Amino acid sequence: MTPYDPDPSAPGLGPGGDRLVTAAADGEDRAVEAALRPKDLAEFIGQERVREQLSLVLQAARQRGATPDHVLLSGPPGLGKTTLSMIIAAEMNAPIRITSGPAIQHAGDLAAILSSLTEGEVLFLDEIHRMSRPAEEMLYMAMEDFRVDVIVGKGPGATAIPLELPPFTLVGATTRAGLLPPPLRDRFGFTGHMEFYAPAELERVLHRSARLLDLDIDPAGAAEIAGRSRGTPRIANRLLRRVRDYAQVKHDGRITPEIAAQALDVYEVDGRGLDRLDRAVLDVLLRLFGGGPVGLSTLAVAVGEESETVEEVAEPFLVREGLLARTPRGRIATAAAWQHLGLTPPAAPPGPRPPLPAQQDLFGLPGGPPAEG
Ligand SMILES: Nc1ncnc2c1ncn2[C@@H]1O[C@H](COP(=O)(O)OP(=O)(O)OP(=O)(O)O)[C@@H](O)[C@H]1O
Repeated sequence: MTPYDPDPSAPGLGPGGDRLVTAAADGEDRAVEAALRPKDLAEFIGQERVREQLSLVLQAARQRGATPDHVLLSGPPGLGKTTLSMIIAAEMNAPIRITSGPAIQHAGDLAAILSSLTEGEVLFLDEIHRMSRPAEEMLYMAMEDFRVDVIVGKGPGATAIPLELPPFTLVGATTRAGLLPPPLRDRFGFTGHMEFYAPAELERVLHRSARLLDLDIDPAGAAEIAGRSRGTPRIANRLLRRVRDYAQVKHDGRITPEIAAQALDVYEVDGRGLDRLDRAVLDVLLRLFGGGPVGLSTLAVAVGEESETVEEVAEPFLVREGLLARTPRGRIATAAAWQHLGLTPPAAPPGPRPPLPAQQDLFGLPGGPPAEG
């Protein structure tokens, strides 16, 4: 048996989407989020720098009676990019159209959206880095000249019919600003980089959400949930809902720090926001491999998961928390990882450190391990 026995029915577990601590939105999130979104910049918590810069951009546009410059919002999921795009529209008293890069596979899809925009409308394009190339090229001209060329017909007989567009504001959101081609990036007049939230900011998010959901929460109860929310309002709001269920079923509904901790222990989200998969990766790395270095695929096999799941789902947060390091020789646990799991690192042997085993020794393959991320 592997030390980590994946059980998809366990609460809070499941590679990727159905984890309680994933920053991606699930169906329940979407249903509740509409009610929890701040409606204007003053209500939007944290992200001081982006808020101040954006406020200037919007205020100046209002004073000029013009449409604001195109805005690019970059940062990890669940930090409030969609919320901010709606706030931009609300602050400009303009309608908003919401779509996403993967939904625009053909230039024609984009032409249809662009040609139906009204003057001043905000077009929110989530995951803009995932748009198809032809659509992206059409967007360049639309952003710069408020014009698109609609191609009619095929082959040598095809003609481009220019179509004037009303001025609009594109708000692009991306988790991977580095993947945007420079010509696209350069066409945004303002780029806001969203950062993870500090615990005190998440506490404010939680108090606000508790008020809107009519929940009774202690300041220390909010602090307990904030500490486990991985710097992400979406996760904070989701954990709040699970703690609410527990407080309601097992107690009188009031959220104290003890009740929050008990509830999140049931859902296997620990004091630092690690869930079962995160802890399994660390546990295997420490107990089985003495803290590493160990190759990604060996680690993944020992955990009983796909390499991609370990690399893309568990590792980013472990690296961010300073619990795991990715090195050319493999994954290494840090001193903080030993401490977090309450384990003692093996004592270093006296004298110079013996050379670490070559990667292929760990795999028994002459070619060595698959490429490390
Ligand atoms: N600054 C904030 N203050 C209060 N609530 C916030 C804030 N930022 C985000 N939230 C809440 O977090 C949830 C997720 O926010 P949002 O959908 O805007 O994130 P996102 O960055 O667009 O995520 P994705 O990239 O997955 O689309 C919403 O319910 C929103 O109300």
